[in-house]
Formats: sequence, C-alpha cells, structure tokens
Amino acid sequence: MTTSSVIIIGAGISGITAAKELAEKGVEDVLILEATERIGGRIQKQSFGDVSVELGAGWIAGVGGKESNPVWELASRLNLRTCFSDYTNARYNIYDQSGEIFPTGFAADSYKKAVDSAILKLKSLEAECDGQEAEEAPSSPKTPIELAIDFILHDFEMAEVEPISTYVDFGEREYLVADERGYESLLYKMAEGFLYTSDGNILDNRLKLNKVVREVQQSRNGVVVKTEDGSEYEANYVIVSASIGVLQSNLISFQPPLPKWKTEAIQKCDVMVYTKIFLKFPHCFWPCGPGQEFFIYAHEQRGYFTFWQHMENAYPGSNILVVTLTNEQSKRVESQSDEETLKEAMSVLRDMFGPTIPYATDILVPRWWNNRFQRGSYSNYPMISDNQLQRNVKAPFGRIFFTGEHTSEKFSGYVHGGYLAGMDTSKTLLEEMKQSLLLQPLLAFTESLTQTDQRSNPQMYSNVNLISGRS
Ligand SMILES: Cc1cc2nc3c(=O)[nH]c(=O)nc-3n(C[C@H](O)[C@H](O)[C@H](O)COP(=O)(O)OP(=O)(O)OC[C@H]3O[C@@H](n4cnc5c(N)ncnc54)[C@H](O)[C@@H]3O)c2cc1C
Repeated sequence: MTTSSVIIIGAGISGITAAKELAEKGVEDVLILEATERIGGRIQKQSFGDVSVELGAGWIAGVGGKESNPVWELASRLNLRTCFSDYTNARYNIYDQSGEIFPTGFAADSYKKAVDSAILKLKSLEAECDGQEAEEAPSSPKTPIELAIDFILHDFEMAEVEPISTYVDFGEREYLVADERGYESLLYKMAEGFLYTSDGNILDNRLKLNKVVREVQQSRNGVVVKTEDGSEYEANYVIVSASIGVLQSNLISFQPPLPKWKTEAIQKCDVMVYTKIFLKFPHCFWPCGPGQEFFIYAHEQRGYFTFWQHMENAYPGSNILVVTLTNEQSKRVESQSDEETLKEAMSVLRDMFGPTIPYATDILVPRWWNNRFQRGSYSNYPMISDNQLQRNVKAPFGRIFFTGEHTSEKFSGYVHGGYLAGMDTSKTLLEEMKQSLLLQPLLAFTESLTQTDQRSNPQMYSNVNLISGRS
C-alpha cells in the first residue's frame, strides 16, 4: 500500500493549488488521485472548428480593481491570450421571433423594470426570513422580452447576492481566455513548479490519473483511500476537492459516515448547470460590429436558447457561435441527441437571421450534469443564507479536509474561488499538522503506556484495528 502524508482527491485548480502549497511548505510526499485522464477538472479546452474552445470556465472574472485577482496574475505570467468582454450592449441586442430587434428605449425600460422587480423580490425574501411582513411580491415575467431579461439577470448577472465580492475586490472587468494552449495551461504551469514534468507531460508518481476514489476510511491514526480499480492508499490526512455535485451524489462513501451537520450543509447548496453549446458555420451571417458580440433571443419559454455570443472577437474568421443554456434547459439538451439540439438551435437562428442562413457544419454540447465526476457546473448558495452553511461545507471532519470552489466563502463558483480555497485549505491543514507534531511526544508517551497495558491485558485490545506503516 502506498503511504503519503496527504492524499488529495481531484486535480482541478483547487487540488493542484493545495498540493503545490503543501509541497512548497515542505510536505512533499503528497499524492493526487484524479478520476479522469487529465488535470484541470472544470477548466477544459477542446479543439473545435480549428480553434481551442473552453468547455468549462472561459472567463477570468474580476479584473482591473484595487486588488489583483490571483488567477489574472497567473495568466499574465503565462502570457495567456485574453479578450475583453463587454456585456453592456447585450440588453440592447434583443431579437424577437420575427428577427426584429426591440427598440433601445423599450429594452432599457424592460431591463430597469426587471432590476427593480428583482430587488423588490430580494427585499421581500429577506423580510420573510426575518419574520417581518413581506411587501407585495412583484409580478412574474410573462412576455418573451421580460422572460429573456429575467433569465439574463437571474442566471447570469444577479445569480449572486449584491455586492458581488469578485467585482468589489478584484474589479468589474471580465476577460475571455482565447489561447490555443487553453485556460488549463495555468494548471500545467503550476504543476511544473512541484511535479516532475518533461515535454509538457507530468511524469511524477505523485499524480495518479484514472483513479476514481470510492471510499475514504478514517481512523484515529490516519486515512485509507480506496479507488474503483481496487487500489488502496494510506495517508495521515486527505483533502477532498471533488465538486459539491459529486459530494451530493454517492460516488464517494465515508467511513465512519460524515456527521449530519456536514451532510445537511452539502445537500442544501444548489448546483448550477451551465452549458455552452458551440456551433460552427461555413461563414459568418451575424452582425460583428462594436457592441454586437453578445445578443439575446426572446422566446415564450424562459431560457430557451436565450444568450448568444459570436467568437469573431476572440478568434476572427472562426465562424463560431456559442449559445448558453442553464439548469433545466441544460439537462434537457444533455438528455437528447446533438442532432436534435442542432435542429432547435438552427430554428432559433432562422427566427433571428432569416431562412437563408447556412446550416451549422458542427456542434459541440458539453454534458456537465451527466458527468459523474462533476454533476453540475458550479455551486450556487441560496440567495438568503447565513455563512454557517458555507462554513459547514468547508469544515474538516477529523482527518478529512475539504476544498474546491464551493468552500470559498467569498468567491464560490469561480476559478479564483477554487484557487483561493486550495490555498486556504492547505494552510489550515499545515496548521493542524504542526499542532499534531507538537503533540507527538505526548502521544508517543501515551502509546507506550497503552502498549505496556496491552501486554498485561491483550484481550482488551483484540478488536482494535490500527493502520500501520504511516510516514
Ligand atoms: C461550463 C462552466 C463555465 C464556467 N465558467 C466560469 C468562468 O467563466 N469563470 C470562472 O471563474 N469560473 C467559471 N466556472 C467555474 C470554475 O470552472 C470552477 O469554479 C473551478 O474550475 C472549480 O475548480 P475545483 O478545483 O473546485 O473543482 P474541479 O475543477 O471540478 O476539480 C475537481 C476534480 O476532482 C475530480 N474528481 C471528482 N470526483 C472524483 C473522485 N471520486 N475521485 C478522484 N477524482 C475525482 C474531478 O475529475 C476534477 O478533476 C465555470 C464552470 C463551468 C462548468
């Protein structure tokens, strides 16, 4: 059985950051067990239509403020090619089903009404939680434009409670990663700092790919981690970086089981599904001028192929469109064939741009919900919740520590949330290791007393199953 000081489950940004931080602080015998054949997790590029597209995280959000976003710093060091995203005009590029763009004044009014209504809704929710009489709830959106704006507000812009820490702390700008090496190259760069690599490949034994963890056993002396292929690994501690969706599923079992305060907190956190569908065309038929990168389709079904982006700013001449679906719509397209999804997308595009547009030559539909190593795209804590929920999701249980974007109190849902969570968890664990080292002489003394006692009364200890060979 392989023995290490710390096992890290998952090689996404949080797991790699935690491992790097531990290694740099002297805990070099870490072992990273990753379920898939690659590092990166929800940061994943794929070749599509001659360019590299990002199936998961695409933007570095929170740039240009007083404080520097650590992910932006990593990207700058790597000279990652990025492209500024200006969403301000999206609300003025709203198409109806006959291909007409709603007049600017009308769109602006509808947008303002929707923001006022969202604020009112939030206030009445807060009042309800405080046991006060709620103000009259605003009417729900009904018309296609109201539904489209409601979708943009709640599933994108106001998905978090204001003020949004990412924008307050790091700035309001967002940059789309448009680099052939992919967003994931940041993780390879970090891995190079502490793992043995050659020609861009990680050849270090401390990273094991295709290792699906199914069980974490904890005892007074350490942990044993069991993987689907029957391997077992021992360590003093384990850090679990699997997503909140995975924790909610029964992929990993814990022995003894996690306590109720922990499982309840995990179950209470919502999981957002966010799907970027990529479509490749023989030529460009959509407007590409300034302020036209993002456009919206208004339909009577909320979230039905609503939010569009062209990739001409990121990759000129690529002739690629991206449409973003969320939650129920994401689950719906995940369960049908890509041909059906393509037909639906084409019908929407023909509504907006006319019947003569060319048919897409290729489609790419990521499936984050049905991926058993993800079960969704990112955590989404309830609008009104105390920080205790997040603290319980993050809190260690004995020798089991937790990290991942969902454990970040201020930045859950983001790449920088995952990065900062990895740093934070490794610091907490290092502190715990230091404490236990200080206690070691005392523990050794107690153990020697126990052994003397055991020799004089062996029967008493016959059922105690201690794990041996720990480093
Ligand atoms: C579609 C989409 C769009 C997004 N857009 C943005 C964006 O624009 N900007 C932004 O900042 N953030 C964005 N995010 C969020 C961002 O990608 C995540 O917050 C971040 O990457 C999470 O990192 P993590 O380390 O917490 O988790 P992950 O990256 O999920 O890493 C966890 C790892 O654990 C592995 N694992 C799971 N189960 C097991 C197991 N049983 N055994 C072993 N290994 C296991 C997984 O394979 C994975 O590699 C987006 C996410 C998605 C999906």
